[in-house]
Amino acid sequence: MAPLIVLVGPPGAGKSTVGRALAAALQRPFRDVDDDIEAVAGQSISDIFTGQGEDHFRGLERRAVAAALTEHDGVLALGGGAVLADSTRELLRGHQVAFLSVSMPVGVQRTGLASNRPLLAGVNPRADYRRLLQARLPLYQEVATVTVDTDSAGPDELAAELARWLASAAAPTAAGQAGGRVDGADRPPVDRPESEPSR
Ligand SMILES: Nc1ncnc2c1ncn2[C@@H]1O[C@H](COP(=O)(O)OP(=O)(O)O)[C@@H](O)[C@H]1O
Ligand SMILES: O=C(O)C1=C[C@@H](OP(=O)(O)O)[C@@H](O)[C@H](O)C1
Ligand SMILES: [Mg+2]
Repeated sequence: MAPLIVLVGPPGAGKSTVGRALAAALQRPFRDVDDDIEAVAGQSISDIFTGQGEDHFRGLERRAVAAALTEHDGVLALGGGAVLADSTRELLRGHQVAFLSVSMPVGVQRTGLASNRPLLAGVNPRADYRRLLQARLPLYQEVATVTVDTDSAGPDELAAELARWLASAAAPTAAGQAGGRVDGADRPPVDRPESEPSR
């Protein structure tokens, strides 16, 4: 079993929101690795960070991603920092991975009021967010088979564009009909048999 598509990107890019909308549009199940981690730990993400620290959280996250990649066959949203792990980026090879990109101002605005993102709870969220984007951008790009700019479209519109892109990736003759924000040209979409994970 493997997800239909995995969503990666910074906090506030809309992985959880667009992922849920995409799953509904496709009539497939939705799973969010952050929810899995909270269920396994019996604690909120903030409490894990506060009580046991980020390293402990990242260990839970690596295991939760690895499990979800073999257990789920719908739309899978990862947490924004999941791609920091070499092992996770390796596991993502051969999967259909959408990088939901967002600019610093929009990302800060969308995450501004959230209490469940301890990494952005400091006194200077703009500087923290900029640093996070700079450090992670190459990692998102490394795993992505398609990139979607989320700054100026709503979740339903983005979900519809991704659904069209998935359909065109499955039927290459329809390629190019996904929409202006979707850029899948830089990476082969699905068939990378040499890196197909064992399932
Ligand atoms: N495309 C979008 N346009 C406007 N608001 C959005 C968009 N995507 C997400 N949001 C809002 O931004 C916030 C963060 O979204 P979320 O899905 O939790 O992001 P992520 O899971 O990537 O951290 C939520 O309040 C959500 O409603
Ligand atoms: O970027 C990160 O390191 C994190 C992002 C969060 O998920 P979202 O990207 O869904 O907000 C959550 O996993 C945790 O707070 C750490
Ligand atoms: Mg999320």
